Amino acid sequence: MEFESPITIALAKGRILKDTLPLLKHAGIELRDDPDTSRKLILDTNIDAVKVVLIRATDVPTYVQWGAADLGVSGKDTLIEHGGDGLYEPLDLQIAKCRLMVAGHPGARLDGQRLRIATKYVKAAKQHFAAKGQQVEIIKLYGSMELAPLVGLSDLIVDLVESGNTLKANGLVPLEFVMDISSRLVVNKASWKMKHETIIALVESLAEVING
Ligand SMILES: Nc1ncnc2c1ncn2[C@@H]1O[C@H](COP(=O)(O)OP(=O)(O)OP(=O)(O)O)[C@@H](O)[C@H]1O
Ligand SMILES: O=P(O)(O)OC[C@H]1O[C@H](OP(=O)(O)OP(=O)(O)O)[C@H](O)[C@@H]1O
Repeated sequence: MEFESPITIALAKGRILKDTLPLLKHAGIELRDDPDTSRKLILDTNIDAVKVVLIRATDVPTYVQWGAADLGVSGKDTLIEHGGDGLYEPLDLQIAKCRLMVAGHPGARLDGQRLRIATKYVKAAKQHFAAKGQQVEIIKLYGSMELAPLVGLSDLIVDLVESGNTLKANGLVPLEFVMDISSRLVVNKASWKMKHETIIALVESLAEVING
């Protein structure tokens, strides 16, 4: 495909980068640097007009919102917490799939008074319990949520579950489904207008590989 406008794509190291690279390859974009060995944060690709910036997963919507990157790939969980201001979300890339779940000790109560929930996903957790009419106290954490019920910090957690191995290793179980999660292509609203041809061509090419 032709790249009429220069574009910057924001990706997070780890599963998003690993799962996004084959999709970009289909669109004719390949990294020149090896992200596993390079310490560079701005990576060149085989197309001079296309750069990739490597940032924390939770920072991807912020870079794209402010136009520091034209587009990016972000988990739906992260997008909900960010709020989605200044972003379009044109494509479900169907990668990094998992579920947001309420989890805790086997048989833990899911209702009643003074229910304490530890989570990194404050907005999603609030929405979930509000929809059930359940009052909760949310404790914001930035990782290792599984520890919270083990040390009495919370009754329950709201966390991502894929294989269930992390919960199991800590004697916890999934108790209630919150939502399915996958990663989305996000596009800066101004870039969407200013670089429309290039971005639409990229979206179409990615949609082609996802839909087979
Ligand atoms: N076990 C998992 N299986 C599948 N997808 C997952 C899993 N854990 C997280 N994800 C998805 O992948 C995205 C990126 O996860 P990653 O672990 O790279 O970053 P993070 O630790 O959530 O964010 P940050 O590093 O910014 O705190 C998440 O936002 C989520 O959508
Ligand atoms: O059900 P499982 O297959 O065990 O996956 C779930 C785990 O994966 C994620 O953590 P991750 O491995 O990304 O670690 P991090 O978020 O702390 O980087 C998530 O926060 C869970 O802890």
